[in-house]
Amino acid sequence: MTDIHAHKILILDFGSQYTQLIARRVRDIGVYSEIRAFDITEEEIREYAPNGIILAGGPESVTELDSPRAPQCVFEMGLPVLGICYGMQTMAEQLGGGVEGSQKREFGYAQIRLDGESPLFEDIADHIEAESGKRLLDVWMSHGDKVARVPEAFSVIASTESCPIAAMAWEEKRFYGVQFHPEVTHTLQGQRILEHFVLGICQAERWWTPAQIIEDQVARVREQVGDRHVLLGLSGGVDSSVVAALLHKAIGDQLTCVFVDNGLLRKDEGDQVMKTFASHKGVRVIRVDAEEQFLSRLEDVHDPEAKRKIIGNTFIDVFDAEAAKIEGVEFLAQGTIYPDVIESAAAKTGKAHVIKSHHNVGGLPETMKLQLVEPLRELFKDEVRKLGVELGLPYDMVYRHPFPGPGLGVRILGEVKKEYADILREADAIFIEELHKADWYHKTSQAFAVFLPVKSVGVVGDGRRYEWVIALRAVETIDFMTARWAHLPYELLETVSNRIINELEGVSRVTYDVSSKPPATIEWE
Ligand SMILES: Nc1ncnc2c1ncn2[C@@H]1O[C@H](COP(=O)(O)OP(=O)(O)OP(=O)(O)O)[C@@H](O)[C@H]1O
Ligand SMILES: O=c1[nH]c(=O)c2[nH+]cn([C@@H]3O[C@H](COP(=O)(O)O)[C@@H](O)[C@H]3O)c2[nH]1
Ligand SMILES: NC(=O)CC[C@H](N)C(=O)O
Ligand SMILES: [Mg+2]
Repeated sequence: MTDIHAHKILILDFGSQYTQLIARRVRDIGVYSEIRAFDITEEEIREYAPNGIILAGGPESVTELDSPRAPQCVFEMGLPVLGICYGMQTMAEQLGGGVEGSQKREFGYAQIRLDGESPLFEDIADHIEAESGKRLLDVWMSHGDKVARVPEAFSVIASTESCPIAAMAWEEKRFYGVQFHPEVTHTLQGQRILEHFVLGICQAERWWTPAQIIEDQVARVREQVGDRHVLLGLSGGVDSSVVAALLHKAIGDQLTCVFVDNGLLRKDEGDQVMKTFASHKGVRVIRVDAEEQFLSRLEDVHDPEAKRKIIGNTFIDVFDAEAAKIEGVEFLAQGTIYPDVIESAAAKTGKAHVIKSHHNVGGLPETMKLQLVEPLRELFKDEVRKLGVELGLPYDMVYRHPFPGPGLGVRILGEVKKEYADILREADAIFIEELHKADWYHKTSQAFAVFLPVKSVGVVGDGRRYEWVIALRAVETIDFMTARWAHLPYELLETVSNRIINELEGVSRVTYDVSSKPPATIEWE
């Protein structure tokens, strides 16, 4: 019997925005999967040794001359192959079928009728068609081209009125193609279809669970690090916190964390980080109080990008100075996660899609000549969170909203002053507290207060008040690339507004931000 930890699926990327989603779905099934560019070599595939291959979707058209193809060896290795959308189209084309372009795009909901008894659709049905007794599935489509002729030996296993070849199969070879997208939740039975492919057809076994990932990573880190020492910048964010907990489990007190308090953190954040790690987990954390240093360098600086640069550089200076005080450190740990890896690879090869700019603390490894330890490199954010919970980190820490590296520095418009940061911290804490109370915190993806250095008149207790303005921002989003402002209940906004104005002397007015992204960004700066 082969080691089930070797069981994995290879996903070839043709530039679709859903490729990551396929990898996540496969991992949710409990089987490890990786995304590689479509022009991977045969040698690389053999080295990766997958149980099966998924050809993902893509924006291009196989009817065009230079459009991407799967390496022909994919169809000659005896491995099961599932082509999704573009993947199906290129499979059809490469194996001798035909693909047709069309002016009309089919986008959205469709109902496919299943033909025959393919294991891909075993025991799956959303409805039964009255006249024919055939099984129907609700699926989601997004294509212009379609397979017009299946390659010899293939049969059509699903169809719709507008797309007569909605799925095809060559059962003996275990080759499958689906025109719809099983990876999106709008395809109701999508996860089961992927399960049939991964578990049934590829015969991969489930093993990729949080506990297993931790066990494997602990072993890997121990092997890499031996009895040497590791340094970690701990921000209190999800990624570095999970790295801290994982490394602590792996190498105990060979780990030293440095937490930099830059004076731009949320209320009580520093104390919380120290409490969680120092007492609760027994992790060694050095807290550096650098508020003075950060705020003095930010004096008189108004431009958002200039502020970001100063904060980033100051961070590196402080971190560097602290690191120099710790003897015998040979490794620097980082909370790099899989989307960072995919996106920077995509940025390098120029092959794909949306690229999110990264806000990582650059430059540290080079200047300090440390080797990197990156135990989360293969994980998606939702997997990192599950790991955090499994490692015993508090749920509230693991599922909290993201917080930008420059912190309150980009939530105080224009010049940053301690006075402003102190007011903003209190206002933000009130907002977050009320969101929790009203059970709205986890229904929003990110929520925070913004300090507007504008004075406005108000009347409090018969007296005139001429003070600052606080804006509240709450958004719903999946990927933070686009976002919708959260439709918070008026009563909740009212409570928050009343509390902020009554409890904080420096504020005379509260507004709610009703801009979506795009065109507005999530942060105000
Ligand atoms: N205040 C801080 N003190 C110490 N290290 C920090 C601090 N802020 C950031 N870092 C380090 O820099 C890395 C990148 O920070 P950034 O906030 O941009 O990343 P992130 O992906 O949000 O990670 P995290 O969820 O850990 O915050 C963090 O993972 C952490 O190692
Ligand atoms: O670490 C960070 N450093 C930054 O400079 C930065 N700017 C924005 N963000 C976060 O990125 C997401 C998208 O934000 P925007 O719509 O404002 O670009 C949101 O989650 C923002 O909080 C940052 N994170
Ligand atoms: N989503 C896709 O993979 C689309 C494939 C191809 N570009 C089409 O329009 O048909
Ligand atoms: Mg962070």
